[in-house]
Amino acid sequence: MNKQQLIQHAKDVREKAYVPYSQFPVGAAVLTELNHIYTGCNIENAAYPTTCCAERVAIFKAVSAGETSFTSIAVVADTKRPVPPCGSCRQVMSEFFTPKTKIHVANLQGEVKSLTLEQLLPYSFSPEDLTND
Ligand SMILES: O=c1ccn([C@H]2C[C@H](O)[C@@H](CO)O2)c(=O)[nH]1
Ligand SMILES: [Zn+2]
Repeated sequence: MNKQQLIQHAKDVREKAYVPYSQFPVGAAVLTELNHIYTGCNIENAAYPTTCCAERVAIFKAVSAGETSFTSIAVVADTKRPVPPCGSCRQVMSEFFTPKTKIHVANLQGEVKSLTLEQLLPYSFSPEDLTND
């Protein structure tokens, strides 16, 4: 599974986005260490803050299938620059991603930016901070 293939999965699931309020469809696909792919689209709600981003849907689908080790994620939207994940998704990523997990963000023009979580969310609150030993 290469970067472009994962991006294609994110593009495909973007078609399923439920976005009656923003009209801004986003697709995401995660690749796990077991080499499985889980996809997610954004799902909005009339109570706007209840909305869940594509990234979190994909990550939560993997976790609920018993997989918490992630190799990479691809995120696709129709944006001028490759779509930056929101703060809430960055925090969820910090729960599961390692410093090596690749975060590929892309737009429909085919521009791709590959990042790490450290670049997106430095000095983040992590599970290790819940204990002081
Ligand atoms: O990285 C992002 C940024 C935004 N959204 C969603 C949330 C909302 O449904 C819409 C507009 O913010 O896009 C995502 O799914 N991922
Ligand atoms: Zn988000």
